Amino acid sequence: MKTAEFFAENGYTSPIDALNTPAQHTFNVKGKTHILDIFAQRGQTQGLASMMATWMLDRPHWSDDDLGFYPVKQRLIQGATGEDDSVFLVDVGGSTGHDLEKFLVRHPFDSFPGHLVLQDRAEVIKSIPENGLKSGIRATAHDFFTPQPVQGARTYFLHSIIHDYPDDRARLILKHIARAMKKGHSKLILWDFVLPEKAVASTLSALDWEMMSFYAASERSESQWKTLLEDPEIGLKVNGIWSYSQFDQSVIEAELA
Ligand SMILES: C[S@@+](CC[C@H](N)C(=O)[O-])C[C@H]1O[C@@H](n2cnc3c(N)ncnc32)[C@H](O)[C@@H]1O
Repeated sequence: MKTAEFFAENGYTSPIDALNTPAQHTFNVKGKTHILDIFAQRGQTQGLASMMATWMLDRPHWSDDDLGFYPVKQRLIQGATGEDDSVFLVDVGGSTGHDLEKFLVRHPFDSFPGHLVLQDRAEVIKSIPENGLKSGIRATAHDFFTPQPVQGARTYFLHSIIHDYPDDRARLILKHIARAMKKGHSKLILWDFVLPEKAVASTLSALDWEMMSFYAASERSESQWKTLLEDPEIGLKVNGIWSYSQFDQSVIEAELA
């Protein structure tokens, strides 16, 4: 990456446009191509999916009630109502489904009502082999910058999504989900890093740097998350944040205010 050159040419200020970052500078596509489209054009979409799945191997999973992480049974399963055709959880930008597969190991289908939905870009969904997902997981192509087609699900889950975007783009994704949520029933679950206000571990600072270089985005602290989610235009309130350790991502639960 030609990061030093990018900063020298841009007055050493943080990028704020996802089409003008060190990534576009490096690939000479300033103002034209988002980093994910660069990956897609280079045939690296599957590489990103397998990198995300490999990165999470053997890490604590957000749905590990038994580790004392986020209490799924108490906060999502209890009180969930619905017919067989209702949706218990939508994994928005869920790649090829590795988080849903892990969720089902911990919470099998007979432990909650309804089914699971996997959404991602069309090329990612197409890359899933036939019968590659457990039955009961419905995989659909969906662009999260457009209105959310699944209305009134119990849970909208986003793992490592919002940290890829600066606030304006993040607000758009969150607004579309908030419009689909049912008050008093739907919950938004974000699984992302929540940085301490001070003394951030160097591994997390490195991730913050990566988000800036690829996406003009950043990792967020608790107060930054709350400001984003509780923006009146989005209309959410944060119910709580559950953390396992500083080196793992935290679970942020929100619902319509
Ligand atoms: C950093 S990965 C996270 C994947 C998965 N949630 C995980 O944690 O392993 C970002 C995901 O968002 C998907 N994505 C990017 N832009 C999207 C869009 N506009 N609509 C839907 N999915 C998108 C990517 O294809 C990718 O699977």
